[in-house]
Amino acid sequence: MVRFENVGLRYGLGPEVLRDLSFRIEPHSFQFLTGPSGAGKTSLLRLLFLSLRPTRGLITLFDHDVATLDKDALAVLRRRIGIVFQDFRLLDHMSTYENVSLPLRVLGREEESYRHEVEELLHWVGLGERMTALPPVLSGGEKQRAAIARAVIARPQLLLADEPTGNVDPNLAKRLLRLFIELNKSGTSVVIATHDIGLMDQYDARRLVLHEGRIHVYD
Ligand SMILES: Nc1ncnc2c1ncn2[C@@H]1O[C@H](COP(=O)(O)OP(=O)(O)OP(=O)(O)O)[C@@H](O)[C@H]1O
Repeated sequence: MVRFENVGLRYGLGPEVLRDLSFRIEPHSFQFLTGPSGAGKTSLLRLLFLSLRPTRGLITLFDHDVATLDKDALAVLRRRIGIVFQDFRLLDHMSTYENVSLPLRVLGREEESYRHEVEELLHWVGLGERMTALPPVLSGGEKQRAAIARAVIARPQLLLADEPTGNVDPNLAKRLLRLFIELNKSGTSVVIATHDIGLMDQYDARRLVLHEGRIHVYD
């Protein structure tokens, strides 16, 4: 599904922040991406989401060499990916319900076919009472759960999440982890970037560990 071969990344004229990354993400797989602050987790997720291009090496995503794709082709591939950004990136003028429905609307689905699904998911993540609220009035944890619901609603082939439990209490973190595990069981490959050792200890999964720009894989 994803293949990195000798991938390197630098910002501008700075040092390489990611070096010689070679690894694969298989279909239906689950992995945590971890490493100290500044190790490059967000940068690696941005490479996976095609919002950054590597400065060297080869990235293959869904059987396409990403270097050969134009902007439109990248946008089409991105629809197969769900992402939870560290800063949420909800649309402030749309309600929680509308934000979460957006990926389904982009896919051309009619509201009557998805309304129940969206409401059910919002209840599951504890936002049943906040469906009509606009993001600026949500708490950090509520925004995070809305961002997670938006990322998973269309059952993407690849789910990327950057510190998805950073703003919630341990019980809620457990519940959100269960959501990612269920999604994985229904076929999605999941990559969760986290510092949270307590979270990783709850699920026996592959770990991709970034250290000084290099990746170490623990299957
Ligand atoms: N837009 C940018 N321009 C220049 N340098 C950047 C940029 N984004 C990140 N970096 C640098 O790249 C390195 C990796 O940053 P990144 O945010 O990917 O790490 P991280 O592991 O996600 O960190 P954290 O856990 O603190 O979120 C850091 O040294 C950071 O300063």
